[in-house]
Amino acid sequence: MITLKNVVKTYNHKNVVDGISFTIEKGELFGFLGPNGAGKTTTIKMIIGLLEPNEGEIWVNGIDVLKNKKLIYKDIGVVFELPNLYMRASIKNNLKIFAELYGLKDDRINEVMEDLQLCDKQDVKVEKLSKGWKQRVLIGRALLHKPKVLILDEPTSGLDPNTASLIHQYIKKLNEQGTTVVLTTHDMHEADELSHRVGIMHNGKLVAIGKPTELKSKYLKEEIEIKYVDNDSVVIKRLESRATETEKLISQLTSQGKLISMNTSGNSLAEVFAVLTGRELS
Ligand SMILES: Nc1ncnc2c1ncn2[C@@H]1O[C@H](COP(=O)(O)OP(=O)(O)OP(=O)(O)O)[C@@H](O)[C@H]1O
Repeated sequence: MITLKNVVKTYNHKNVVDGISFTIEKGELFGFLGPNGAGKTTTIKMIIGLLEPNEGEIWVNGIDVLKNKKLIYKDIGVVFELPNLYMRASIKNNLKIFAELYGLKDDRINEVMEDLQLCDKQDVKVEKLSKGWKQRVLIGRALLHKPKVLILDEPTSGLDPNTASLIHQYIKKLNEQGTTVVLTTHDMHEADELSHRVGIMHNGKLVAIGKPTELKSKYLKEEIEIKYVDNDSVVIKRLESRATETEKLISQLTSQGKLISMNTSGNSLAEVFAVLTGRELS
């Protein structure tokens, strides 16, 4: 559905996207994970033809984006982080302006407003809405023409947990109904929870790509941190989870009443990122 081959984007002699190649399959929910400045937004902008790469090829739905960017717009819906809505117009009118561009009827506007729970405030001016409501209007607008691919740049950044969860559920539902979804995020929980596969970006490079579970089992050793009392002092040890020695020690400490706590690690994408780059994902 989307293929990048050796794509490079250079700003001020620096490759901010540095020769990345990958394919996103039809029907996938793909998460682009990486810290600020990793190159995620630049990559997305090249996929939708907003920026031209210095090198490489990009194909969307069999179309060469560099040669035919206009042809891809009917297939793609995009939601960027910065809201570019008509602030003085109502929710409904914002959707109407776009619906008219695509030659769509009011029925479709109502359908989208219902799906995204926007009906209650449909006549309220966008400038009066919270960030979460604005984000839902943006998603609704991107979906009016029923695109085959929905691309979202940091869809829940800065939103409260309830709105973030509503948007997550909606993204999942949409994907289950057949829409290919690509999202960028620096939130590893979001990437882990939503994505079938993730691509991890760091300094313009794609440092890993795969299913979250595959990446965790490839790069992480499951460890357990135990805290226990030994000769009146507290000891903290990190041990390999499934090792026989570890199990023996835990059962010994438990029977002696010395074990204070146990915490497993080795199961988050943030740890995969740290192993791959030697940095925290912040
Ligand atoms: N127009 C531009 N001119 C110069 N440098 C740019 C430009 N746009 C982006 N960059 C640089 O390219 C790098 C990648 O930026 P990009 O926005 O793609 O990162 P990102 O992973 O999406 O991070 P964020 O979540 O902060 O947007 C950054 O170092 C950024 O400063």
